Amino acid sequence: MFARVRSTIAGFATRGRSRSKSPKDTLKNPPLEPFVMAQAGNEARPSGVDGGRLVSRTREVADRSFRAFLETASVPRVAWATPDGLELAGGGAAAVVSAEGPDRFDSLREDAARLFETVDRTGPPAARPRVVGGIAFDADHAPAPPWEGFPAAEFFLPAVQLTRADGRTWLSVTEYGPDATPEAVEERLDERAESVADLPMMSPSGGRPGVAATRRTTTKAEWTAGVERAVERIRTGDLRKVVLATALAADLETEIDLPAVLERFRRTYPECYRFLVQPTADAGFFGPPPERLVRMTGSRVETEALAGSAERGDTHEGDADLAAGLETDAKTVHEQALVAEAIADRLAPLGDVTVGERRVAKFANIQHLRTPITADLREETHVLDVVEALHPTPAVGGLPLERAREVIDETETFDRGWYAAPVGWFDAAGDGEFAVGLRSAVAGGRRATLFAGDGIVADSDPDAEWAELGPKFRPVLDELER
Ligand SMILES: C=C(O[C@@H]1C=C(C(=O)O)C=C[C@H]1O)C(=O)O
Repeated sequence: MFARVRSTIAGFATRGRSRSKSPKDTLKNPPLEPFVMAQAGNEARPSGVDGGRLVSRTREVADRSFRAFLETASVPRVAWATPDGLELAGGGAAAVVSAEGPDRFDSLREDAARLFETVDRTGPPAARPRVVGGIAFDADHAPAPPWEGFPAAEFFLPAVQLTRADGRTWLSVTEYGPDATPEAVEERLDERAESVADLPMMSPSGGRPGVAATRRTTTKAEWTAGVERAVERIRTGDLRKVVLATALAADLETEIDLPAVLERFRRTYPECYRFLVQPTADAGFFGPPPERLVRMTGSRVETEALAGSAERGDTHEGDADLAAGLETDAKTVHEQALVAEAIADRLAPLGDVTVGERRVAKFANIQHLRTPITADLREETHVLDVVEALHPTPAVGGLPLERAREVIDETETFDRGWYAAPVGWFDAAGDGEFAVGLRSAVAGGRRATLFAGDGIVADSDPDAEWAELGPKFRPVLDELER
């Protein structure tokens, strides 16, 4: 069990280290220059919370380009945007909460409780302190290429953050530690406000890096064999559904500019989440996923069963035909119903569940079947409890979960890392919102690895399922290709 080791967020008071080299000094005035390699990795950021005060100061500012802000922010960098208009961009870390192993959720909750024990803040609820990050698909995930720098779970409390909501923009500066004082944080906020005022209001979204070469990690023959084996298992009875995924490695012609990619997603996928989690200068995980895992506000949980895919039509009629096909295709309806049922079952122990009406949800290049599901929780619950109960839903794992995991492990030829896993934020109240990390990639420098998967049920056809992967790579691939 590794959870304890990495998850004890030891705050800034790094015992046994000389003051001048402590992370606090490095972070006291995080530079607003483009991030530099020396800022990357654990050296330049606090690695724990073991007591201290969280002090956060916020002021309203004139709106600024989030791309420009992110370009100048130091790593770790995070960005989070929702279809209903909340946008966050953060640079540097006032604190890092991370965990590994089977107890990673317990460990995160304990550290979160410590981190948020004493909060001294100003500003509107939209700009309240939140930690932003994600969790790997598997609890035993260990960082290896292309996932260097991504532990099994990691969340950052941004040192400097821009928040946009309801047509207003706020700048926040946050410190965590035994020595954090309102005066020092105010002072830093003054400095930051000046640098942010110098940023442009809009910045052109920049060029795409260009793709020199791509490689599928799974050949068509391997895919076909994998799907056939899964279908066989489903027909012989110990498995009902499994989601099999593939990865696409791309060599880029020039270095990828992650803030520019996010800025373009803002225009191309406004109806999706848009996120970036970039622990180090080397690589970031990002994408515009359509799927909500959970939104929790007080005792209310909102989630959804999203599954079954069709492309968008070129004409209104063609599009409607494709949607009608989704709604009447027995295989797709069954596949999506399994997801809705399992989500409702997993929420039932936590509260009173309401399953809404199934509809077709349309996104820029794809449509899915979606059933909204809500729950009113009976007891005080942290959003991480709900994440733990739901992840992985059968939209990205399978049913029964343990069988599906075995099949995924036996079949997939790449490391899912943070793909298809929870990505989002939580706050001092235990509220939060998480998307499922789909339509996503991990990328840095001239390398990108994209991910896409499909739900396999008894009558799945390997060729049709292979074809369904294409549109799921598109959102990111379109931002890489010139
Ligand atoms: C697994 C992915 O998507 C999931 C699988 C779907 C399907 O099987 O049709 C549809 C939506 C998502 O729940 C992905 O985008 O990689």
